[in-house]
Amino acid sequence: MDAFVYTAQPARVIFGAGSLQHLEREIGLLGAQRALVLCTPEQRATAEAVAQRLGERAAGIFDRAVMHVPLETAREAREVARALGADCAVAVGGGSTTGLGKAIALDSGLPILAIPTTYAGSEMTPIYGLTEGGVKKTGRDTRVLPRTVIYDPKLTLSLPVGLSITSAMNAMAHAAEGLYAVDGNPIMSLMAEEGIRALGTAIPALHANGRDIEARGQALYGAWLCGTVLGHVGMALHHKLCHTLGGSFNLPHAEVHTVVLPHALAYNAEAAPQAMARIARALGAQSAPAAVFDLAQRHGAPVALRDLGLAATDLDRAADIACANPYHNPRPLERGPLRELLQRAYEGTRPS
Ligand SMILES: NC(=O)C1=CN([C@@H]2O[C@H](COP(=O)(O)OP(=O)(O)OC[C@H]3O[C@@H](n4cnc5c(N)ncnc54)[C@H](O)[C@@H]3O)[C@@H](O)[C@H]2O)C=CC1
Ligand SMILES: O=C(O)/C=C\C(=O)CC(=O)O
Repeated sequence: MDAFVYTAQPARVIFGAGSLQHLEREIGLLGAQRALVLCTPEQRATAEAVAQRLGERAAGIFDRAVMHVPLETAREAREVARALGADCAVAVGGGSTTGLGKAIALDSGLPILAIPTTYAGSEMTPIYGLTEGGVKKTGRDTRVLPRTVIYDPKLTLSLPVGLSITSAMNAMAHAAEGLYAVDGNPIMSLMAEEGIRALGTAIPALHANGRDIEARGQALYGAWLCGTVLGHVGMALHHKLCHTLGGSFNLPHAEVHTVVLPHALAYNAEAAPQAMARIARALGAQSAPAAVFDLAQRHGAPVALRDLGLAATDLDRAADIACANPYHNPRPLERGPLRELLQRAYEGTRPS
């Protein structure tokens, strides 16, 4: 076995249908008295239910979380937390809401309790993102890692089926790239393979019935494992391409991950055969790129960048941006093959 370094990221996890009932106890265990509840405008009702459960421990609700954490929103939320005398933040929602909590913690050190309602996995990572003047920057800082995470599948029953599937593919992408990470290790690879297996089981079941609580539990379990992988090891070509497409062309986060993943895997397939074998095994298939493509297409998820609003004329610029700053990838980054990858993703061609 190759030598490796593994630094575990601390997180307390409370998992299970109905586990939201433990919220007040968990706030107490954090040593906090007054929690600011964070949410998107769309999830205000969920945040109100959370605040009600907290009773006197609820300092207030800040309901303006949006995708990619604009700096102005982060500043506003920090000011509200300070003015209300909050000594912790409860982020109930997807990656956008968790991201807002992280922006508050980065500045103030306020502990975060995350209650994820999508499968993005941000609650398990020390990665934060902030957008200023239309440019998103990401960084790593252990201060932003949520201290406690409550995974309650009941809170995901309302997640629309389409978003459930693309969000699950977003999670799967973390695990897939974790399997060929430059700083990967056997523990993360175990989690990655099991995460992909759980999501591969959950996606067809959720497509059949979004109110299947067992499938919701499998999906959230997979999201936890895959988010943990993202938090522990470095990502590569796939995440770089998605950040380029999301950030520079304003394409929707989970959908972009869904479309790009099979093509990024096909690009890396020959350079990372063991990773491909584990992804394929987790999905009960022969070929990892084709299995990932089929999983998306069979369950109604988008498979072509053109259907997400990208113009054919944007492909050259996307290839240039993706090559601009070198980063680790199992196969060297070459503009020609990358441009071809983007063309296939644009058209939605099944990887052979
Ligand atoms: N820092 C990190 O480690 C990570 C950060 N992210 C970031 O997270 C953001 C994307 O997060 P996502 O979770 O994909 O989307 P999101 O948090 O923006 O949620 C998408 C929409 O779904 C709604 N929603 C969420 N859960 C729901 C539920 N259970 N029922 C009904 N509606 C629900 C939200 O209110 C929102 O309108 C991006 O900015 C991305 O960069 C994503 C993954 C990891
Ligand atoms: O961009 C961020 O906020 C940080 C990481 C991610 O979004 C990971 C991903 O691409 O899903």
